Amino acid sequence: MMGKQTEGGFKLEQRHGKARVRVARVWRNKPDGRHVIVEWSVSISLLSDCLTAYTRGDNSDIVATDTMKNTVYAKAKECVEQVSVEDFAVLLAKHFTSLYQQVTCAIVNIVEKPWERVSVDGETHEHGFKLGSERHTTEVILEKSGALRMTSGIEGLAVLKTTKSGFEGFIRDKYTALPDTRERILATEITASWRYLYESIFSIPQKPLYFTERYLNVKKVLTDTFYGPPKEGIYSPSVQSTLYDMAKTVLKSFPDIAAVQLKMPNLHFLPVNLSNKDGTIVKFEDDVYVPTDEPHGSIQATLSRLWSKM
Ligand SMILES: O=c1[nH]c(=O)c2[nH]c(=O)[nH]c2[nH]1
Repeated sequence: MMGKQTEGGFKLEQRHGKARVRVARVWRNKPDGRHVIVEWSVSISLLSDCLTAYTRGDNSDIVATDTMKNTVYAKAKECVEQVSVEDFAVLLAKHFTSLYQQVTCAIVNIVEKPWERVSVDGETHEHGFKLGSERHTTEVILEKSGALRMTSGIEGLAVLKTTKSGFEGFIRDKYTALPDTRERILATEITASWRYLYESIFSIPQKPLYFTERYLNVKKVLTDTFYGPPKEGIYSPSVQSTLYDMAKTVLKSFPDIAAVQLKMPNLHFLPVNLSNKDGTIVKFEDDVYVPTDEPHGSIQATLSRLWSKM
């Protein structure tokens, strides 16, 4: 998305902003004495009427990217109560689109670092945290009119199952070497993003931490569907089929999600078979694998409700 302006027979598309502003916010005001910390990497892009900055070196319509950075810290300070990463992105976008006459649209992307509360001897710690793995992301695009596009997501969610996965019946030609199988390891690193139905700043749920809870629930639906029930699991005939089940379950479970995109690289675990001229050294019996991440299958799809646009 770019701001468009024309001059002298040319069309200029431009945006400017500050990328990767890192900020951490601690809340120490919880009644149970427990501290909360979030660590965010915030990227801001503004679409604004500042054509003369490009054409004449006149910066009088420019919001300095340094000011954008400072605004992140100032707004974090103003959040006296804990906020979700989505609410923080909305609050920043609102600030930029309402304060500056020149700014027509704000795009805010945030990645949250997964600091997780630790447990010591089975008891959750009041102020001790360790770094987890998958990251919560959000993108908020807010126009001056209040028109909104809000997306949340997960990055780096690595999952694996040791059985109940196969791949067979695919096209065979003279270059095909892969045998059909009903027994393999299925491993992937999920990148997910889902777009919320809220299309105006005025229709966002006001319940505190609503989007944090949604994030946790979507993550649970994705992983539960990938694994299947704890004892019997669920058979996966392909990454494509499992991806579709995961996306469909998200849309069926959460009415305020309009569309979901999943990227699921197929991180192959290759059977080990070794032999020399005297015979077999290692014969694969669903036990020893070479884990790989290059090359990997690359499978992605977006599933939307029919009446939605993503
Ligand atoms: O689940 C899979 N989908 C594919 O499209 C594919 N292609 C392949 O070689 N192995 C697999 N596995």
